[in-house]
Amino acid sequence: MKELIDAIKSGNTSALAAPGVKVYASSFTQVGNTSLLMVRTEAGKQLLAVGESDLYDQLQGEIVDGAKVAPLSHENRLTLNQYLPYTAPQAFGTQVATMGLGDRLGIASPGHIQTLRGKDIRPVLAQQSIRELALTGRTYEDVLDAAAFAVFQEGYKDGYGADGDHLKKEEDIEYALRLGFTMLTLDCSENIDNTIETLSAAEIAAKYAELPASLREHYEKRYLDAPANVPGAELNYTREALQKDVLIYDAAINFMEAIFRKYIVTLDRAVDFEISIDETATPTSPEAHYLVASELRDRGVTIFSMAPRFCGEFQKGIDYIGDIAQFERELASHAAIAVHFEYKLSIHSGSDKFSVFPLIGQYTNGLFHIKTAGTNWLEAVRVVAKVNPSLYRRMHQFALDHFTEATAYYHVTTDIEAIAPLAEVADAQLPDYMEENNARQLLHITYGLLLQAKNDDGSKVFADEFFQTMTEQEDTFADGLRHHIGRHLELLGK
Ligand SMILES: O=C(O)[C@@H](O)[C@H](O)[C@H](O)C(=O)CO
Repeated sequence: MKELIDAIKSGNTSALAAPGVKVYASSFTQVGNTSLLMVRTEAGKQLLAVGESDLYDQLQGEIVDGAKVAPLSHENRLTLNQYLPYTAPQAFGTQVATMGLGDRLGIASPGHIQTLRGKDIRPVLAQQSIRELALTGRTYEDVLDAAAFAVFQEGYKDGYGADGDHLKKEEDIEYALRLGFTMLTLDCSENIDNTIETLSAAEIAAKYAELPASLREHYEKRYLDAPANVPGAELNYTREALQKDVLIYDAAINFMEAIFRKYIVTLDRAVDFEISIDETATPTSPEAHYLVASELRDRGVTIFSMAPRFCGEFQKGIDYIGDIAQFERELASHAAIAVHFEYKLSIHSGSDKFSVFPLIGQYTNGLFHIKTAGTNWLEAVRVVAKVNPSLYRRMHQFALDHFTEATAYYHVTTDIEAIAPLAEVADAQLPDYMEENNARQLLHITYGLLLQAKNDDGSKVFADEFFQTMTEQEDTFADGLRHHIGRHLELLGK
């Protein structure tokens, strides 16, 4: 490290290097009298601070050869945020395309930044759902720390977001907002009454008739007496369809308004408020989307984005499943409704929906929010399959043994029997599993079980070897993300 420190002290910072030290040159910055740099030694990634200042004094670390070497700790991340504002998350609003890049491992953001840098889209790097935190054993502090240090490492100054994703409970909303998350994805799936879809028209009419007359009159006046007029959207409400949608969505709309009034309006900072009605059994018709959007506007609720449950299947980690012609017809209306009510359409799960990305880019005019997460985990699994076949085989077999348990968390239609038996696949062909939908979903939804698996003595079955492999293959992983997420962006027209 001494060579590095001496070079910085002498101002010779054009080619910073030192034996046994990986230097992240893009991180180099000056804060007053202090030069700051991210390096990696055998002890892992660290901040190197040279030259005394308030920042230097505030960083927690040890003095080495007259400089300070500081770990990537939560406290040191907060110090970076204080002195380097670009390392803190921001809200983006509705006038720029954004991409959720969920990183369940805390190591994917550098590759994401390298992929998006310079493009007409901004990254929401710190995006995790409570479900993902529970399955990985991480906290929102961990998620934000990892994203902020990645931004510092890459010297990325165009801004990034932090999304408390698929939040259903007020305590989780308070948790994310308290930490400074700049996007809130409100998951309304538990307030949507899917049972209505199972009722007959007569049962729906009878249930609807039990609603307060004032409520029925409100909806009938707004959606039957005054047909919707949204340029570009095909909207035709029948009495029966309206009755069904009121029964399905009325409670969810009240929930959206309540959370907006209690948590968003009261904030002294901008937060991108996303409404998620995608993780539900009921596909969101354009008419239902319009009803929810119109009610929100009528109640003064302003949103950043809306995630409808599109027709067909947007399953995790694989391409779109369904009638693309119908998807296009409805997408045109969904996109027109979003434009009409001045928010962005949000695409969940946006991972790997290659066959419909061009349509999404076209109908949203390139102004969308697309949310990915599992596909980034699968790119790490692909790296393991390439460089550590033994580890991959053990992970794959463990996933097969625990697949049923994982289906409690994610809706997939995986055909396990269609997956090529491990014994019949040579090491060199193991990465091909990441090209096959059933294997992709097998590894996708078992991520938590794999990362948290413990031996009888409490040691991790896979995690330590997995993260050591990923550390050694840091550049390979970033290359894989640039290729795979780059393909997403290219097809989206970015
Ligand atoms: O796995 C999760 O809980 C999230 O990544 C969720 O799937 C996310 O909202 C998404 O749709 C990413 O594609």
